[in-house]
Amino acid sequence: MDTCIPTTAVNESDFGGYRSLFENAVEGIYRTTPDGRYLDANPALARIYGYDSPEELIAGLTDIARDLYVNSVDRALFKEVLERDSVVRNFEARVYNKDRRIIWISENARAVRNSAGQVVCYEGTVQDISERKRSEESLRLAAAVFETVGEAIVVTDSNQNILAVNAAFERMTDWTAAEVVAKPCDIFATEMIGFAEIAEIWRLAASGGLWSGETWISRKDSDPFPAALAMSAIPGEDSKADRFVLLLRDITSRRRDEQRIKFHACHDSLTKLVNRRTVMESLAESMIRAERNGQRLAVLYLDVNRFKDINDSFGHGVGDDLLRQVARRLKACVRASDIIGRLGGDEFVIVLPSVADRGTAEVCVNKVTYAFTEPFTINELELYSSSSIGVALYPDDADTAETLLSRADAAMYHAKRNGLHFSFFDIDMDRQAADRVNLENDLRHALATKQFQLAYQPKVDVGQRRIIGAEALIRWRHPERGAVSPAVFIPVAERAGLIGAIDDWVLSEACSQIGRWRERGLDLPAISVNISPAQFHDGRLTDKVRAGLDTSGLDPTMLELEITETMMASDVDRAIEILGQLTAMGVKVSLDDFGTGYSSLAYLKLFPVSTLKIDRTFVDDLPDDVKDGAIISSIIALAENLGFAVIAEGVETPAQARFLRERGCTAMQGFLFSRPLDGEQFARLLETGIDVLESFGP
Ligand SMILES: Nc1nc2c(ncn2[C@@H]2O[C@H](COP(=O)(O)O[C@H]3[C@@H](O)[C@H](n4cnc5c(=O)[nH]c(N)nc54)O[C@@H]3COP(=O)(O)O)[C@@H](O)[C@H]2O)c(=O)[nH]1
Repeated sequence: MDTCIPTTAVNESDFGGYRSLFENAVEGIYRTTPDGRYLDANPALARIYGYDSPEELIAGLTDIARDLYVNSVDRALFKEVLERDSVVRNFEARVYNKDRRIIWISENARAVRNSAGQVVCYEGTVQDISERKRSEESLRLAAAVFETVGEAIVVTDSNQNILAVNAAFERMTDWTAAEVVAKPCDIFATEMIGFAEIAEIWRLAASGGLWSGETWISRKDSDPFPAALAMSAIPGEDSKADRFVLLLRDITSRRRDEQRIKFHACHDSLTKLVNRRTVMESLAESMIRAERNGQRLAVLYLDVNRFKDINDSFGHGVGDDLLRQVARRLKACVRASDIIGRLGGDEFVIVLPSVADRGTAEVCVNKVTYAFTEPFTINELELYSSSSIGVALYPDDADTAETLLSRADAAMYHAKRNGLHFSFFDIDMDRQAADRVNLENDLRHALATKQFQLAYQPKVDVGQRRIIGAEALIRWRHPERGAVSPAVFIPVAERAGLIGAIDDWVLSEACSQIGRWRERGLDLPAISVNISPAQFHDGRLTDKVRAGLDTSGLDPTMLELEITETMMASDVDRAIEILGQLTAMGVKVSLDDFGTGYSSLAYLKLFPVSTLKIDRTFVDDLPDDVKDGAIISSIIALAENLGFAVIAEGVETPAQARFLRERGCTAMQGFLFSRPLDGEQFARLLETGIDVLESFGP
C-alpha cells in the first residue's frame, strides 16, 4: 500500500520542481492524513492559522477534527465529500487559529488514493476568507435593515433615477419597487412643495451635506402625506455624488398630534371658539392693521344672562350645551373675517376688525341680541336667555388690546346692571370698574379688620301676634364709603371668591348673638342665616354648622338656613344628601326667594326643607295684582299639601298682610313689622314686642 510520508522538510521531488511555488504561494497548501494529521504545510498556511512556521503548525495541530474546526461536523462533512467524490471545492468553514480566534477559511482539496483506490492522504489549499465573510455579513445585515426598517428608503443614481426602494417605501406610498425603479425620483414629489425647493434639497445633498427637514410625498393613488426626509449623497470614486439615499418617515400622526395640541392651546375645548389668549393676540394684530389702514375696530364683550341660574338649575351638562349653542348662534351673526372667542364662563367676545362708526357696530349688536330671542332647546327643555353686550371702539376708547377689552367688559357690566341689552363704553364706566376692584380689595380688608355687623329682621306670626324668629342680615360700614348694601357687595364677594369666608362669619356671629340674648333672658324661637351657593357646595357646610352650634350651645332646632332653589338644582342627589345631614342634626332649612328660580315640583317633594319663603316680588303689588295673588295662593296651597310651612317676605303694607293672612299665610317678614335692627335694638324689640301686630285680630 502506498503511503504519504509525514515530513516537515518537503523533498523537491514531492512537488515535482514546484518547491518555490509551494513556499511562496499566497494560499495555504497542505497535505494531511485522512485521520487528521498534517504531513506538509506551507508558510502561507502557517500564517493563516497564526503559527510562526509550518513546523510549528505540524507539531501543534495534531488532530484537525478536534483542534481546528469550530464545528466538528464540518470536518466530518469535508471527509465525507472527499471519500465520496475525491474532491472538495470551495468548502467554507469556521476554524480556530493558534490563538483560538475564529476565522473563516475556504478549502479546495482532493483525496490522494493508492493504486487500490484507498485514500492515503488529502492535499489541498486554504484561503482566509474572514474579510469576505465580514463584508458579506454586513451586506446581509444592511439588506435586512433595508427591507425591515420602518422608514422608507430610496436609493437613486446621480441623475436622480431610482435604483432601489425598500418594502417600507412600498407600504408608505402604495408604489411597488417594479413601478418606480429606473424612474426619475420626482415621481413621488408633490405639487405641495415647489420645484425650487426640491432643486435646493438635491443641491445641498449633492454638495456633500445631509439635508434633513420636512416635506410632502405623494402616494400612488391617494393624498400626499407629510414626511420627515433625510437625504445624503454617497460619493463615487471621483468623490462626486454618485448615489443618493433618501430616508423618509411618515409624520402624519405626529403632525395631527401637533395640530391637535396647537388647536387646544388656541381654542376653548367646549365651544371650539378661540380662547382668551388667541383673542388677545388676534385683537392686538387687528389693532395694528386698523391703525395702518386708518380704520376703526369694535370689541363686543358679551355675557349670557341667567346662565348661572340655568347651570345651577339644570346641571352643567345643560349649561355646557347652552354655551355651545350660543357659540353657534354668535358665529352665524358675524363674518368669517371677524374674530369670535370665548373668554371663559359665560363670557364671549366678538372683534369686528373694520367698522365705520358706532352705528356699524350696533348692527352686529342687534343681530346678536336678536339671536337670543329664540329659545334654546336642550334635552327637550326650552330655555330662554338673553345677552348683555358691552362695546368699546379702537382707537376711540383705548390703544392697547388689554385696555380695549377691559373697557368693553366695563360697558357690558354697565349694561347688565342697568338691564340694558348693550352699552357703549364711556369713561365713567372705567371709574366704576376701578370702583369694583377697589371694593374687592376693601372687602378683603373688611374681613380682616372686622368691619361687618349683623342686623336682625323679625319674622312674625300675625295670627299669634308674636315674633317667631329673625333673619340675620349682614351689614358693612366702611370707614370712608359708609354703609355698603349687601346687594352691592355680596355679588362682588361671590365674584372674588370671598363669600365663603363672609358666610362663615355670619353663621358663627348669628349663633353667638342668640346665645347673648338668651343670657339676658330674651327668648327668640329661631334665627335664620342666608347660605350662599358657594357655601352650600363647599362640602364643609355641615361641619361648620355643627361647630357654630357647639360653640354657642344653640339648640339645632332654633337655627334655620335660608337657601335658594337654584342651589339645589345642579346636583339634586348631593343637595338632598346635604339637606338630609342638616335636618338630621335638627337644623331647619327654608327655600328663599321661592317662585323665582326654576323650581322643579317633582324634586320639591324630595327636598327635606321645612319652609317655603314667598319671594318679595310676588308680594310687592298685592292686593291689586291678580296674577301675583294667584301665584301666592298656589304657593300657599302647595306648601300646605306638601307639609311645608310658608312665610311671605317684603310685607310693607297692612293690605298685603291682610291678603296673605286671608289666604292662609300668617308668617310674614317685612318693613311693616320692622326694618332690620342691630343686636341691641332687636333685644329691645324682643322686650317690647311689635306694636303693629296688635292691629291683627286672633
Ligand atoms: N349670603 C348672604 N346674603 C345676604 C346676607 N345678608 C343679606 N344678604 C343678601 O343680600 C341681599 C340684600 O340684603 P338686604 O339689603 O339686607 O335686604 C334684606 C332686607 O333688608 C330686605 N327686606 C326685608 N323686608 C323688606 C321689605 O319689606 N321691603 C323691601 N324692599 N326689602 C325688604 O330684603 C332682604 C332680605 O332678603 P332675603 O334674604 O331674600 O330674605 C339679599 O338678597 C340678602 O339675601 C348674608 O349674611 N349672607
